[in-house]
Amino acid sequence: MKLNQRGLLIVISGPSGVGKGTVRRALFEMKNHNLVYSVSMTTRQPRPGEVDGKDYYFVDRETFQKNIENDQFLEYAEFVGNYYGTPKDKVEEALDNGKEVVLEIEVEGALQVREKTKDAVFIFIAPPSKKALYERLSKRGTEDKALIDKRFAKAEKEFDLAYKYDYIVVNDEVNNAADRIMAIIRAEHARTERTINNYKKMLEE
Ligand SMILES: Nc1ncnc2c1ncn2[C@@H]1O[C@H](COP(=O)(O)OP(=O)(O)OP(=O)(O)O)[C@@H](O)[C@H]1O
Ligand SMILES: Nc1nc2c(ncn2[C@@H]2O[C@H](COP(=O)(O)O)[C@@H](O)[C@H]2O)c(=O)[nH]1
Repeated sequence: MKLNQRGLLIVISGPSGVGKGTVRRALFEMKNHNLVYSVSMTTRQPRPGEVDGKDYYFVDRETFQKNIENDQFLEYAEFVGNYYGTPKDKVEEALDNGKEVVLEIEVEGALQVREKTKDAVFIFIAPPSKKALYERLSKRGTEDKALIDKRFAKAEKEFDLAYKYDYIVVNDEVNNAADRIMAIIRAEHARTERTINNYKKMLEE
């Protein structure tokens, strides 16, 4: 009997503006990793500099709706007026190829994945304070005040769900947060490998 070592699914989430994207980019710049980023689909308009197929697949609502009807998403959610979803096929393919797949998604979607998937690690990125979160959202300069306030109000509810995650990492400093996440990924990987090796050994006895 051959046991394939499937890759690990890593779900990084947390409130808007906490620095998920910034920390994820720092993570991917590290050496010797086996990570693949899952590009989401969204109905949001691209921000200046965002590239279709790299940052998101930018689609209209009708296309997104068709993807829902065709069961194309691992999870999806509405977030402050737009839809966001994780295309299922690409994630499955990468996991089957032994890759460690990173989803960077909001809390409602993360909890949908939690319901569906056994072998995944859930990391909640938290800000050092609520004040810092508001400042980061404002300083990014990608939303007007009304939208910043909506995202911040949503964050208040998301904090209440942080206990459902396996780990909470405070993004005080980007490289520190990325280091902590890499340590979690390596530890989880080693744990999974041990479990499979123990099982193989048991089969041989
Ligand atoms: N540790 C940090 N200290 C100070 N500023 C930070 C830190 N991490 C990220 N930032 C800044 O905070 C802003 C928000 O970061 P980023 O866009 O990565 O957040 P996000 O969680 O991905 O947001 P969203 O969920 O809305 O996409 C950016 O301007 C970024 O440069
Ligand atoms: N449930 C999902 N949430 C997603 C996905 N891709 C991104 N996101 C999250 O949405 C908010 C807003 O994103 P922004 O780019 O408009 O700032 C943020 O928390 C993202 O992490 C997804 O596929 N599913």
